[in-house]
Amino acid sequence: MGTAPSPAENHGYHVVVGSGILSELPSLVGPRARQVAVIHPDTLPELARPVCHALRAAGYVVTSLDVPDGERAKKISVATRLWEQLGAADFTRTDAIVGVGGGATTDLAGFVAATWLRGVPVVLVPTTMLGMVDAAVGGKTGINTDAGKNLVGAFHAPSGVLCDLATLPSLPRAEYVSGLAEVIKAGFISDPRILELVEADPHAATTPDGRYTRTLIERAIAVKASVVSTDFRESDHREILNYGHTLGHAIERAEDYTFRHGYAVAIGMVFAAELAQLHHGADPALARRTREILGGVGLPTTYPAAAWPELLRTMRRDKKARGATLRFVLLEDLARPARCAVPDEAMLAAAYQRVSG
Ligand SMILES: NC(=O)c1ccc[n+]([C@@H]2O[C@H](COP(=O)([O-])OP(=O)(O)OC[C@H]3O[C@@H](n4cnc5c(N)ncnc54)[C@H](O)[C@@H]3O)[C@@H](O)[C@H]2O)c1
Ligand SMILES: O=C(O)C(=O)C[C@@H](O)[C@H](O)[C@H](O)COP(=O)(O)O
Ligand SMILES: [Zn+2]
Repeated sequence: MGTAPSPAENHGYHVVVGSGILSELPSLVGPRARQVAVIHPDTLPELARPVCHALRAAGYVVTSLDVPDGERAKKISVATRLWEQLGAADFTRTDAIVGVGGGATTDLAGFVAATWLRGVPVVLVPTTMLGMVDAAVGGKTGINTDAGKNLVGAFHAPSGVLCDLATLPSLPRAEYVSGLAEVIKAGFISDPRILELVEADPHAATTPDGRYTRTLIERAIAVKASVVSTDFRESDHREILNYGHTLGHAIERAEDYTFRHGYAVAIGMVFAAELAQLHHGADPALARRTREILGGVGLPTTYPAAAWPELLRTMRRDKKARGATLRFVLLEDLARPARCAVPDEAMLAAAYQRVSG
């Protein structure tokens, strides 16, 4: 793995990828800020400390704000507490938030940045595979509600994203693999070379010191950046990034947000591949390849049959639904995503049967 940072333009901000690159952080925060609030999970002080140190050394007044780990942070009660802390610190529009952690933490930090004073700058420092390749890039921020995943949020682009690959070795393997689901998603919707690199050595793909780790991360970021730069607010084309998420989010809600996002998206991609066959006769090889590549890196591909009625009810609140009609991202072929209305409940149930079977 190389050590030099490689900046890539994305919607007017830099996404810097490299190893041991924390010294780049102050330049992403910029000279306007006097105060910086570093939002991080209470379980990861060893990742937050060097971030705070680098910012203090650059002259910022730093407040370290810890939040519950993972998905438990994506709650209105946590956002409320952070708003109170920013108020107590007289945090102004020129001050900046830095979010350090996985996608759950960066989604929350981004949401608080989007809403405090109607928007303050935010720089994201993702420390999971999933955060680097997806969550920290693109400006979708949000929290969960009892009704569903990410149902409250805002579009708010970060001022910069710093992906320090040196943070990845401490990530538990299951979390690393969860991030691979979004990498593989990018492969199916846009960049089949990603699929070939994973298939070339599935085991190597599951470790941060794998031969193609950096390439996979950079290619997945490139897919995301390219889509987001044409449709930041998800008016149309951006929906393709939701491949596998319609069922995936419903599974996360059914599991009370204790099921890894990437695992749920993996099952959702199998469902989408089966639905594509039933809906417009997509090649069955697509579903086969989906199961094989996901299974090959250790991602789940099935979910219990009994869950269907509740999953269907939850999917009706998906952001892509329009009135009573569910809409899905389905592949016409590899790297040819289409956005499809599927009003036929029997077809949806038949596709799910193949997932639960
Ligand atoms: N905004 C977006 O565009 C977008 C895109 C994809 C996913 N997401 C969201 O991202 C979230 C999932 O993100 P995630 O998979 O990163 O999960 P996560 O944030 O819950 O992190 C997973 C676990 O890894 C731990 N962790 C993080 N970095 C670590 C490190 N370097 N070493 C050891 N442990 C570490 C965390 O503390 C946590 O326990 C979901 O809420 C999902 O909805 C958002
Ligand atoms: O950036 C996007 O757009 C995505 O859909 C990326 C997804 O991987 C991500 O999980 C996102 O948070 C889902 O957004 P939502 O709008 O369906 O809540
Ligand atoms: Zn996702």
